[in-house]
Amino acid sequence: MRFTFTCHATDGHARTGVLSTPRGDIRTPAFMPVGTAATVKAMSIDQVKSTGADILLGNTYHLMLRPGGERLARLGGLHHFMGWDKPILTDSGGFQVWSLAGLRKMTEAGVEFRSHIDGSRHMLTPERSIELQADLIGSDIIMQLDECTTFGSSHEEALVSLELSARWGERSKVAFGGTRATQALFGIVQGSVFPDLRKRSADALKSIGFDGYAIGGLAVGEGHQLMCQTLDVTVPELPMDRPRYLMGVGKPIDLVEAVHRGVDMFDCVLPTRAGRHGQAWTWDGPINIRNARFAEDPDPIDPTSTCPASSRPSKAYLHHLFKAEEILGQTLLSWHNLGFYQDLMAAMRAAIAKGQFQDLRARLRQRWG
Ligand SMILES: CNc1nc2c(CC[C@H]3O[C@@H](OC)[C@H](OC)[C@@H]3O)c3nc(N)[nH]c(=O)c3cc2[nH]1
Repeated sequence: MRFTFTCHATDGHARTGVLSTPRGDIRTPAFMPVGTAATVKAMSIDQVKSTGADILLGNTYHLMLRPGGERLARLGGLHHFMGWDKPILTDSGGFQVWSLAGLRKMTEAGVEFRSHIDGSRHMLTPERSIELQADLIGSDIIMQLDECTTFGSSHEEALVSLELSARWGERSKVAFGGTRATQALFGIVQGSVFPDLRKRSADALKSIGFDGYAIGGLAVGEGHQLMCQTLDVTVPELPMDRPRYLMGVGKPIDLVEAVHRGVDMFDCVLPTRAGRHGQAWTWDGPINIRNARFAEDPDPIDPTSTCPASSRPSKAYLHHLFKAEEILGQTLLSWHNLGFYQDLMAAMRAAIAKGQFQDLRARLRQRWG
């Protein structure tokens, strides 16, 4: 059975539904924990599962360098390797080449770079990225290779960049082989913050035809307002019957505002990265557990939560773990934050289903400011 995306309810532009895949259903709006190098940092796969995540992210750039695509295939692919039997979405690697690799050379063919790990030379083309994701890593949802247009690019630079990504999108689809029974290919819309270029990019990708459409080139320094304004002009250009994935987003308020505008899928390193640094998200906003005011706070972060990391350890204990630089502190706060993000998505799905999303949105905007 192929991928089917079904909307169960809408509330304004917000919608809730299910993306059914051969490896399991993804309830949307969905938050996808980031498992860049075959692990959601500091967490066991059972802890990740316990938060309610339906799908994880992997990253082609990291995995092609270590353990290597061919080695991963010899070991049975990413699902078997990391013990996750639900869906996995992999990013195509272009973004990380620009944010991590050294000595990059960009050509029409693809991007040549040196590994940030050992300086070895690599070439990433649309065709190689598809081979890595679909055949070697074995991911369920595959992203085209694209160029993430840097924020602050001129209109002309953004146009050149989106046209390259569109040509790479065409080549990605050809390499993917049109459509596949058990895997899906998503295109990535660029165009920076220019409404006309966002439409142009969306039109180009729709004419190629993808199983889903990611909105790239955001959460790259443009700020919340400009991200929302860009979503206002981009989401309406995307097909209603296909999932929309906003890459790299975001803070809880970003998720609420993007769901309000019709986005279905999200990924962000924030809940795990901020968790490792002592920041815990709560319904009343973020707290930093290292703050002295928690040194003798006997209460857990959220006694009503189903997540053990939220309902059991006292804030004093978590404070102690961070002060003592104990690894367990990083695990517990990452676990708590992912649980919070999943609870936020579940609350939004339920509110949309009941036609009460605007009430929830108003309450959260008032609390989170
Ligand atoms: C943070 N803001 C942001 N991230 C972004 C990512 C990476 C997300 C990926 O990067 C890794 O985390 C840093 C994760 O890899 C598993 C994630 O999937 C993007 N990826 C592509 N292909 N194209 C984009 O236009 C793009 C834009 C982004 N904006």
